Amino acid sequence: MDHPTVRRRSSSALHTAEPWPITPFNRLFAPIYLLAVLALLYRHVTNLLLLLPATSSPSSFATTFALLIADLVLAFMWATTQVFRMNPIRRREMVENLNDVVGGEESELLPGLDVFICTADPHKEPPMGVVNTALSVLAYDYPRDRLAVYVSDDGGSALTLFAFVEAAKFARRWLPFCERNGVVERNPVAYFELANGAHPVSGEVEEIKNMYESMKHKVEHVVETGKVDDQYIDGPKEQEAFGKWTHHHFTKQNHPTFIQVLKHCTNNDKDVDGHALPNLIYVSREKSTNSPHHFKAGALNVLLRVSAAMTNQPIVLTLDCDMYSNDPGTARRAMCYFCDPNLGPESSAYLQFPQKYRGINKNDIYAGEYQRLFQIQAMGFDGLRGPNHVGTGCFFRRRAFFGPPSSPVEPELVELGPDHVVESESIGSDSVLELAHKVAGCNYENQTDWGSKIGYRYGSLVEDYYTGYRLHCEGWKSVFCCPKRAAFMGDAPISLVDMLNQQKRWDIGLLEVAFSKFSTLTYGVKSSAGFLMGFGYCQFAFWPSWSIPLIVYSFLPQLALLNQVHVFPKATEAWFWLYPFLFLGAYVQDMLDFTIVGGTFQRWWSDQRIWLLRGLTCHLFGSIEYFLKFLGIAAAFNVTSKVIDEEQSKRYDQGIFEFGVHSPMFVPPTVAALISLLALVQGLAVLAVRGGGLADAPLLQLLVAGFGVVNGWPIYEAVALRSDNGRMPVKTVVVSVALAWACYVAASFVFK
Ligand SMILES: O=c1ccn([C@@H]2O[C@H](COP(=O)(O)OP(=O)(O)O[C@H]3O[C@H](CO)[C@@H](O)[C@H](O)[C@H]3O)[C@@H](O)[C@H]2O)c(=O)[nH]1
Ligand SMILES: [Mn+2]
Repeated sequence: MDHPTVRRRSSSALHTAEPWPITPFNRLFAPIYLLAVLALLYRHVTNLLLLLPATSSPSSFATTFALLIADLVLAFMWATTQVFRMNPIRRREMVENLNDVVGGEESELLPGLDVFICTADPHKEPPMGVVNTALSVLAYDYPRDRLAVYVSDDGGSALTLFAFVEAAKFARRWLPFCERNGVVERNPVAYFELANGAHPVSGEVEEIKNMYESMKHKVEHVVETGKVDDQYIDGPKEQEAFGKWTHHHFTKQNHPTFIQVLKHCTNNDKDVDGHALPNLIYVSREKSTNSPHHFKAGALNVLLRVSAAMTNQPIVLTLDCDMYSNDPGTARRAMCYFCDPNLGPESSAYLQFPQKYRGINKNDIYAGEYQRLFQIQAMGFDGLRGPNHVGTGCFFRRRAFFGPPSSPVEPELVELGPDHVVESESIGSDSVLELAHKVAGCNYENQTDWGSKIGYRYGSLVEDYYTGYRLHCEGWKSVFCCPKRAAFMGDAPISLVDMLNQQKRWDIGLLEVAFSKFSTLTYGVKSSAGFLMGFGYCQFAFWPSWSIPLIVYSFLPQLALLNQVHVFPKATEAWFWLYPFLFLGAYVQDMLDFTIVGGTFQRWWSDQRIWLLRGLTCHLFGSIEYFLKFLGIAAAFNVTSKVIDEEQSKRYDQGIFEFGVHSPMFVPPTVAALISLLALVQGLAVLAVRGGGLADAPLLQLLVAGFGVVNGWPIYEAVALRSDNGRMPVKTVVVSVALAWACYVAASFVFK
């Protein structure tokens, strides 16, 4: 087992790493807690053995068995969590020292950067949002001749292309404007929001804002009407481009490759001040209903190849269409690692920034911040071999996509290799365009290593997690970079069902990894990533398994309580104390983790509530769907909507849960909430009538039911106390009441 070492200060002055102050406490607490876990499991096993004789009732055997399984899963998840607590670190970059290492601002030593932005559907991902993301990175503080932005449009939509044609024109003004005025918000919308409030609006700001508004108006009009009007088409070049959509039978699922060089740095594409602009290239890969396209992983692999043909820069930044740059200095910050002469290339295959979101409500009711995933666990992994990849806001060494650090895998065409040098003048040349079209074809990958040994890896709906994991298994390391000012900002779903569907997709993807031949449990722990990393990766791969203990604890103690059956030790028994210790130990430690990285108590509370909710919703449904998929019923990548509904958004800002339309996923938590309430009320009533004090009462069961009720509060409100459009739909309520009743009746037979 490789033991993590505490690195206090890296050898170079470009960055430092500090250990986490509470680590000694966490390391001490782990063995103590482990003893308690073992004691609990011991108790279950001995109880089970006592129940084996044929005379005992099958229901108590089943109850003990269910509790054993639930606690085994909890124990496994707890153990994987310890990986993240062993050696978390926090890094800091000294960007001001970068010039000393690589030379001045426009230094030849700064490596080139290819940025990839993915979009898939102009109706779920408004083109203006994609454009703003692109503008925010085009305007990076980085040598423009070493910056190229590639947009992958899996929607194959003229509407998105139109938005980019307009954006390319706007960029000629926007880039010099930002530079001249030292603008930090280089996403125009973010900038105008700030400019409106803060400073008196100058004439120049007014002017650029009008330009922006007119672009926005045109683009939104085009999106609304669904076609690019002739009045908007400017010149024969555009005519030809948009003509493609009418001439070929162009549909989202079936169309030829379409690549458009919108800005070409070394060509005559200059900004209004006469300076060259970065390259901007629109790519819509070939699609055919007859060949798999591997969703986002496929799109990114196409971009890896198309960009190899055109610019082939050594560093690649991947962004989702909604993740805009919030800090123009980020590219240079990233170079503090990539340009560090003391850090071998294998130590920084990729540099992951956390996902941060704007517009999250005060208490983050849907736990959309993912503090644990994007922050706590990332820092935990960072002290081992580096954070997992989360899909967006990540700088890669292009080389990392081409095999292990010590044994590169050559692509089928030399031109696609990470070391191949391309002439920047030739981007738009016939030969380059021909190659780019060829490698974007939908059958190009047949009989190649793409998706298996090269590029983003196929086989999981969470291509990000899977690819980062495979790179670690190959022996690469990664770096977590978490500056004070968020480097990127994106949109989090503000409707409950969107959020649950998003996570259901993740659940399916994670199970695809868990049960593949590269499973974290069998392959990961033995790979070059090392045991600790492999085991830590299990926490994600088996994420859906939280649903097992959460379902058991949401129903079993409550249903038993309704039948006056005790399933936990009484307050007079010594075993009783194990439960509060295990519960509080885990909860308090979790709360500490959460608040130390800057979360508030209320946000932590929401986070644990959503954790409970996930167990009864997406984890459950995701697992079912995964097994259906296993049987041959395909699961697709359903893109999360980034469109915002006014009324919904208002409720979200007030911290009110959004149910609104019936979803089967709302049923189990509603049933659980009803049963907990019933159990608590009945349990307290029995206690009051019988008297006799707490010593003999099913105290733990009452506490579990009470905990369910406290956490179920938003559900009771949505069922009974609200009248707005986001309340629980009548259909869901009726189905849930019927099911709760059925559970009650069934339990009274079982516990007889
Ligand atoms: O066939 C597809 C499907 C999706 N996308 C793009 O993939 C990105 C992520 O899709 P989204 O619907 O926003 O998914 P999220 O669940 O919000 O994204 C998280 O989870 C994904 C894996 O499921 C990762 O790819 C993302 O980076 C990560 O932010 C978006 O830019 C899409 O345009 C494609 O390019 N092609
Ligand atoms: Mn997203």
